[in-house]
Amino acid sequence: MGGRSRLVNRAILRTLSQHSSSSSSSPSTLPASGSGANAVREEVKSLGRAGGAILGSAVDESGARKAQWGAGWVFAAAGLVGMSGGAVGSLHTQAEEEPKASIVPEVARPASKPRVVFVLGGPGSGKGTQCAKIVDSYGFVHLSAGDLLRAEIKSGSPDGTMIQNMIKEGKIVPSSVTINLLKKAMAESNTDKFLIDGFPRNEENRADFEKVTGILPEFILFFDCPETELERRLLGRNEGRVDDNIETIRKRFKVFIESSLPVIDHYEKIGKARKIDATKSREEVFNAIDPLFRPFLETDLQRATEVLLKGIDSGDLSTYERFCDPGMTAFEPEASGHLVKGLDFHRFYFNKKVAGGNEAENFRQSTVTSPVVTLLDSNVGLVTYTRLVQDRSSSEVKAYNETRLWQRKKVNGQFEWKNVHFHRSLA
Ligand SMILES: Nc1ncnc2c1ncn2[C@@H]1O[C@H](COP(=O)(O)OP(=O)(O)O)[C@@H](O)[C@H]1O
Ligand SMILES: O=c1ccn([C@@H]2O[C@H](COP(=O)(O)OP(=O)(O)O)[C@@H](O)[C@H]2O)c(=O)[nH]1
Repeated sequence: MGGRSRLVNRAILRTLSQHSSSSSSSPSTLPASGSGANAVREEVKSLGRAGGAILGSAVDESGARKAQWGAGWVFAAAGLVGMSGGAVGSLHTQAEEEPKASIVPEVARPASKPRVVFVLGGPGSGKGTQCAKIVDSYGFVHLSAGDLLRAEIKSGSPDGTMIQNMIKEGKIVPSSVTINLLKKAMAESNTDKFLIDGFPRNEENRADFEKVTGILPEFILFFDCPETELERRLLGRNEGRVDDNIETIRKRFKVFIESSLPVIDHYEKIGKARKIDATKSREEVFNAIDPLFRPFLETDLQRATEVLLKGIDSGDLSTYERFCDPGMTAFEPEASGHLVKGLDFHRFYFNKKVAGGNEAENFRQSTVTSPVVTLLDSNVGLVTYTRLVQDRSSSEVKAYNETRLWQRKKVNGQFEWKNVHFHRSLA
C-alpha cells in the first residue's frame, strides 16, 4: 500500500514540477523530480489545503484552473481495472529518485468511496438554501439530517415520538438514529457526491459517523451568521416547523454554541473548514461557495476519461457511446487528415474487433502519461495526455498525443460529461 502511494506521489510531484517550471511546456517532456522537489512538495500540500478535493489542482499564470492527474495510469482490456476502480498498483512509472513526502493524492481513491461535504452553521444560516443551489450546479445529492429525521417521524417509526420530542426541545437526536438514516439514504442513492446538511451537530455525531462509515469529509462549509440575523430568518421561515418559535430557537442557539461549534473547531484545526460569511445575499453566498466545488468536476472529468479509454481498450462500444456525444468531431490518424463527425467512423473499429473474436489477440492496454485536466468553465473541460498503446497482436508500442474536449450536459436530470471533440496524433 505504502509502495503504491509512493509511486503516485512521485508522479504527482513530477507533474507539478513540470507545471510549476513552465506553464507552457509540452506535457510529454517531464523533468525528473529532484532539486525543486521540496518546493513542489510544499505546493502539493498547500494545494491540498486550499482545494479540498483534488490535490493536483492548480491555477496557472493565465488564471486558468488546471487539475493534474497524479500519474500515468494503465488499464488493459483483459481485466485490469483502471484508476477509477482503485488499481493504483498498476501505475506505470519511470525509475527515479524516491521522494520522502507521504502525500496520498485523493485522485487515487476508488471511485466508489463517497465524497462528502458537511454543511454546518447555526439554525437559519442558509444551509438548505445553498445546498439546493449546489445540487443544481454540481450534481450532488443533498441529505439534510433534519429532513431525514422529520421524515422518520412522519413514517410512523418506533423512534418517531422520541425524535419529535428532541426536535421540539432543540436537542440532538442520538447519533445511532441519525447515522442509520444517513447511511440508508446514501446507499439508496446512485451517486458518490453528498452534501450532508446540519450534521454532525456534536462531537459524538462526528466521531461515530467516521467510525461507522469510514468517511472523512472532503471539507466542511461553515455558514457564519450572527444570532440576530438567524432569529430574524427563522421567525420568517414560515415552513410550519414545530421548532421555529422563539422559545425553541433560543434553545437551538445554545445547543449550537455548546455542541456544534466544537465540531467546526475540530475541522478548522485539521484544515478542512471553509468559513463563509452567511450574512450576505443568497447570490453572494453562492459566489463564495462556487469555486470550492470546481475540483469535484475536475475529478469527475478525469474519471469519465479513464472509463472512456478503458472502454476503447476493451472494445466496449456501449461505454464508448455513453461517453461520446452523437455529434462528436475528431481528427485522428485513421481519418487521414480529415475531420470526421458522428460515431459511425469509430464504431467500425469496435465492430471489427468483435468480428476478430480472439481475446488474446485483441488484448490491448493503454498507459496514460502526463495527463492534464483544464476546466474552462463548469460545463466545459479539456483533457490532454500522451497514451501508450500496447497490443498483443504487434510488438510495436504506439504513442499518441490526445486532446479531448468535454461538455457537461443534463441527461434525464443527471449531469453527464460527453466527449464532443478529440484530436489524436502519433507522438
Ligand atoms: N442569504 C440569505 N439572506 C436572507 N435570507 C436567507 C438567506 N439564505 C436563506 N435565507 C432564508 O432564511 C431562512 C432560513 O434558511 P434555510 O436555508 O432554511 O436555513 P438552514 O437550512 O440553515 O436552517 C429561509 O426562509 C431562507 O429563505
Ligand atoms: O443531525 C441532526 C440534525 C438535526 N437534528 C434535530 O433536528 C432539528 C432541526 O435541524 P435542521 O438541521 O433541520 O434545522 P436547523 O436547526 O439547522 O434550522 C435540530 O434542532 C435537532 O433537534 C438532530 O438531532 N441531529
